[in-house]
Amino acid sequence: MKILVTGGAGYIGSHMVSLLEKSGHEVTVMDNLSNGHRDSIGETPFILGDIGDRSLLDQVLAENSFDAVMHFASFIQVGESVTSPSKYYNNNVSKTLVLLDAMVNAGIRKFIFSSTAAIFGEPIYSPIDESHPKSPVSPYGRTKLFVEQVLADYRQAYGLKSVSLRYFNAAGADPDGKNGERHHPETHLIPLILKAASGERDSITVYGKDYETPDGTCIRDYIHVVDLCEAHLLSLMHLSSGGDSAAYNLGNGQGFSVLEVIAAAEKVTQKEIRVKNGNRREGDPPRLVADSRMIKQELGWTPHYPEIETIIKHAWKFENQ
Ligand SMILES: NC(=O)c1ccc[n+]([C@@H]2O[C@H](COP(=O)([O-])OP(=O)(O)OC[C@H]3O[C@@H](n4cnc5c(N)ncnc54)[C@H](O)[C@@H]3O)[C@@H](O)[C@H]2O)c1
Ligand SMILES: O=c1ccn([C@@H]2O[C@H](COP(=O)(O)OP(=O)(O)O[C@H]3O[C@H](CO)[C@H](O)[C@H](O)[C@H]3O)[C@@H](O)[C@H]2O)c(=O)[nH]1
Repeated sequence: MKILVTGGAGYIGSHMVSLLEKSGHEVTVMDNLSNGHRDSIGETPFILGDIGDRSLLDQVLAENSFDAVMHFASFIQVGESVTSPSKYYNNNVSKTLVLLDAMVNAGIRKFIFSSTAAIFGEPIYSPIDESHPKSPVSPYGRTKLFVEQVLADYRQAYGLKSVSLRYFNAAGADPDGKNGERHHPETHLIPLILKAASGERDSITVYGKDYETPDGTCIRDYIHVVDLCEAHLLSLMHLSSGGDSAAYNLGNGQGFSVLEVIAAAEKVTQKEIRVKNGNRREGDPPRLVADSRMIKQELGWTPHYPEIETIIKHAWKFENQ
């Protein structure tokens, strides 16, 4: 199939490009490089452009007969979305609408969307399944929930079918160490811990040790980036074989506290990691763990790298490139 990957120069998008190409698909990336890296996608056809640019989109969609769009392009920092909501509503909502309208206009009816655990807000129960109430507590989470709702309306009115994948904590790297996570600034726990292990940073700060969890630190469900990409591939197959719109939670169903992740990283790297205690970060729920049984049952998704040590090992390999 011919796939347009928006945000394909970013962390998850670039791993997706590589998996799509390995699986025999033809890929074009559109990215404005606001956060991505041109060198993470090698020779893949690349369009430097913004998904909010309707005339560019019309031209690109007219020149290529894409079968589907995978949409990774967005801003991703929960904290920043609280202080700069306009930036998030513009980029993640308004520009996604431009993309969807251009697709409808061009007759493309398959869409795979990067959603997030942040659409659920403070969990009422754990693990979180698809029917858990959706009550985001950040503008970032609201942008993603809004797009999911738009997708339901576009399915109804225009026949545009979509799969929304609600990632919990994406982590890890290409097992061969050639590609990995390069956010600037980096805010995610595992790459920050590994930078403390390598000496690039002096220490890791734990954001809060007074949560109602066994060791007082936040619990998250870390999912390997390649397993996330596999779920996208299965979603693509689902839509191309006539499947209807769907939304799935994606995680390993196992939670690790911040201190447990640091301990696992010390084991993997064989380095002592300096830990500082910091205040809670605003908007961090104490525990986010996914119930991913639905995507396993319906699409046959099976994670290849569920262990936290493997996830950290692959990220460490990339860190040492
Ligand atoms: N990283 C995570 O743990 C996580 C968790 C849940 C959901 N997600 C979602 O997954 C997707 C990818 O996340 P990531 O970690 O790879 O982020 P990333 O920042 O590495 O990648 C996003 C890419 O989109 C591009 N981009 C942003 N706005 C654009 C625009 N208007 N036009 C064109 N390109 C644009 C950026 O340049 C970047 O290359 C995002 O939609 C994010 O919300 C990520
Ligand atoms: O220096 C740090 C960085 C993070 N943490 C803690 O580590 C955990 C994981 O934090 P990340 O920033 O790595 O990930 P988040 O859980 O905050 O965010 C992820 O999940 C969100 C959904 O809840 C969004 O989708 C977001 O894009 C995605 O990165 C949190 O408890 C956080 O407080 C620290 O203690 N110190």
